Amino acid sequence: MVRLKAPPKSKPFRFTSISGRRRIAKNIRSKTIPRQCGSVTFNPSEWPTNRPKGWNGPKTWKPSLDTLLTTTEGMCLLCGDETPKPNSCKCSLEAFRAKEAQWEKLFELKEVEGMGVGVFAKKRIGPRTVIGEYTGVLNPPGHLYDTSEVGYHVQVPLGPSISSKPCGSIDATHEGSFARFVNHSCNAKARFVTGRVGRTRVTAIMMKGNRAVKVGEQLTVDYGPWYFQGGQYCYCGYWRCRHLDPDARST
Ligand SMILES: C[S@@+](CC[C@H](N)C(=O)[O-])C[C@H]1O[C@@H](n2cnc3c(N)ncnc32)[C@H](O)[C@@H]1O
Repeated sequence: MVRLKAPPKSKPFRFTSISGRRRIAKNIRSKTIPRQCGSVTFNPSEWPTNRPKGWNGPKTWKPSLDTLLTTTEGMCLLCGDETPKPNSCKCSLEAFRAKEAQWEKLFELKEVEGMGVGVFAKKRIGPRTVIGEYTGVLNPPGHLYDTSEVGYHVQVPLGPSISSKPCGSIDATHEGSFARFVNHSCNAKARFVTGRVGRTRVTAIMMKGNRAVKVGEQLTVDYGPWYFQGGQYCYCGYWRCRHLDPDARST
């Protein structure tokens, strides 16, 4: 018979305190202190001088957040507009981000045994709720990440088409929003989405259509099949966990 360890325990965590920041540094093992950032940032000097293969944006290649992330495709994460040519959607990114800046009304950060810091609901979060934008530094296609660091990067399509190659990646290792603390579960209730707000592409975490998170419950996403391939194990506690630590079960 297979018996699983008790699900990980959690204790309150204060994001803003100095000691809390030290604890984050310890948890992510990269010895860096993540900075809170409310938008995607960008260092043009890190980008290739030639257009990336498959680029479908402006002919004159001059990387800027505007040319890389302008799109009219996908669902608006503020008003829910999903029409293919959403000329009518006038939603503003500033309004979306101002709403998000209030995240602490709905969520809190707590330490979870074996996972570092996690995001917990203070109020019930219903199906299809947009949890928060995934922010950090936008890196070019093919950017090599240090595999000894914990993975905080999420792929994002570049150019006007949402299904286009190439993809860049948003890296939240050193700076990011609270969404960077959302842990993985093999039975996650939320997922990563690529949408837009007005005409700007936004990568975010959103509740799945039929699932809700109860007060006090941890919010999780599925990191995908490859995340735990590098020798890390998953401590989500789900009975059908796909990346179980062999030591976490006894016979
Ligand atoms: C995007 S970060 C999530 C926030 C992280 N817990 C922290 O404290 O900064 C991903 C890292 O969190 C930890 N993690 C997330 N989900 C986990 C899980 N189900 N089991 C074990 N570790 C997990 C791993 O160290 C992973 O590399």
